[in-house]
Formats: sequence, C-alpha cells, structure tokens
Amino acid sequence: MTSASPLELAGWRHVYSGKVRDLYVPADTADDATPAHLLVVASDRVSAFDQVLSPGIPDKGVLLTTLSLWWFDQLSGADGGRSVPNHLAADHALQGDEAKPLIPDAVQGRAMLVRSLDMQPIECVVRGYLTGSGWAEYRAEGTVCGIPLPEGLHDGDRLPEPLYTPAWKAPMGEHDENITFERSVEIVGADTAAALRDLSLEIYRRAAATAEARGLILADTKFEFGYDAEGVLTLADEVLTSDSSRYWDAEAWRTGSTPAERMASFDKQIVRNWLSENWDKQGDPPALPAEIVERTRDRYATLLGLLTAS
Ligand SMILES: Nc1ncnc(-c2cnn(Cc3cccc(F)c3)c2)c1Cl
Repeated sequence: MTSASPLELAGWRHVYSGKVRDLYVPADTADDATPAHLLVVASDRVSAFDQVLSPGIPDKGVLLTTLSLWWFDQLSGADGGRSVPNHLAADHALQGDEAKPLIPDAVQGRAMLVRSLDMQPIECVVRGYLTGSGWAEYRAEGTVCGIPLPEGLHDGDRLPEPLYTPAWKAPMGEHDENITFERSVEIVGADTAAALRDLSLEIYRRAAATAEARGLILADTKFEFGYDAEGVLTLADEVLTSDSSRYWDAEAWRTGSTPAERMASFDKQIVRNWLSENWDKQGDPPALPAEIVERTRDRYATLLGLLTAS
C-alpha cells in the first residue's frame, strides 16, 4: 500500500508524516494540547537519497513494526540485560490484546500505540563499523564526526570500539547535522547528553551481541529518546529496524573480498544500488522494478526471521 495522503483512522487525527511513517493523535485532542498517547504508523513506503520511492514494498510496515516490537521486548529484559524504559503504551507491549481495540483495523500490525514524550532533538547514532557517511568522512579527513581513527581502515571494517556520533535533529524535513558530543551538551545539557550517549552505547552493544548470535552484524543504528511524565529518559521512535540500522550477513562479511560482497545488506542497500545505476539524481526517481521490490521485501522478511526465530 502506498498512498500520497495518509489514511483516515477512526478515533485518530493525522498530525505529521515523515517519509515512510505517519503520526496521529487521538481525534479529541485539542490543537494546543499534548495527548498522553500517540499512534506511530509505519507505511510500506521506502525512501532513499531523500526521495520517497514508488511502488511501496508490500508488508514493509508490518515487517519493520514487528521487528521494532521484538527489539523493545529484547531490551525490556528478554535478552538478559536490564530493562530499558521504552515509549510503548503499557497496554501495548507486543501488541497485547488489550491494545488491539485502540489500534484501527486498517493499521493493525504496522502501528505502535506509544506514550507521548518530551523528545530530545538528538539523533543518537552508534557506529560499530565504518561505512556510509562515516566512511566518506574518514577517506577525506581520517576522522568520523571529528573523532580521529587509526589509518588504513577500509569500507566495511569493524571499528576498534563502537562510536557514538550524535546528530542534531534539524526541523522536519531538513538534514540532520553531525555534531560533537560537546555540542550535544550545549543543546540538551551535560546530564542528558551523557545519558543519551551511555544508553545508546549500551543498547548498541546488547543488540550487536544478539544479532551476532544469529549470524548478523549490526553495523550501525540510530536511536531517539524522550523524557516521560516522570522524567525518565525513554527509548522512543522505531528501534533497530532496517530503516534505522544497517545489518549485514556475518559470514559474507568475514569471507567477502570486496566491500560489496562483505556488506551483504538486509536493509535498503538493494534499492540504493539500483537507484545509483538507474537515476542521475535529477528530477523524479524512476519507479522500482518488480524484481527490486520483491528482493527488498525478501530481505526484510529474512532479517526478521533470522532475528526472531527463537
Ligand atoms: N513517543 C513519542 N513521543 C513524542 N513524539 C514522538 C515522535 C514525534 N515525531 N517522531 C518521529 C516520527 C515518528 C513516526 C511518524 C512520524 F511522521 C514521525 C516521533 C514519539 Cl515517538
């Protein structure tokens, strides 16, 4: 399903659309009021190079929401670690039966009922491996987000330590801006900046270990946090999905000889690669061929299966 205008959902009012997700408040929310709950709806839309592409990827919204809910459960203690507070509405953990009536049928399986938080304007990026924009900066300056790295690293190499590389969440629709940790202190204060960094590194390490045990590399990911009504810093948004993270096949990474072979992705790299070869970045991007749509859907479904198969 790919629709230009967001769905009308009984009992909910649409307030914002990102490239691939839509946000709703309860329909009876006054314009200037902050509701207790929000509905985060994941569409089947896929974006790359800042473009929303068509057609959508069938079941993408369900596959990525299912993955987010599984990770929220892992980080609530199912992986053996301490429970990380998250924004899921109490009656919503893993789409419990109590929550189903609150989520419209039209978006069952691809919506999360969440507590509304005081969101912090920091994209908390953690990189365990060198690729993407980090690799580009490293080649140019030998650093990632201003952090100096050893010489001689290649695209796809594992970093000596996972790096916390925050970005300042620009106003809706603009590019996030990579910042130093010190700059994040100026933006959100020292205590919150340190808590965002420590939480992000802890969650990355736990998730990377869980992925590794299932034959997957979590190369990098990004988190968002907000304060709840009790002042607890809470993990929000989507978490550890193919849209917010890069996942690679560990065996391919270990044995591959070229970056393309090593970084056999489970995210939208198939779409990015096809677009790079079939679009000059001018004007509207071409529609994705059925084969690319199907291969991308298959990667999302395979990733979910590899991670959640008990
Ligand atoms: N728990 C929360 N409390 C307050 N605000 C948010 C919040 C606001 N924006 N976003 C990003 C986003 C999520 C989905 C669809 C979009 F269009 C945009 C998340 C959340 Cl998740």
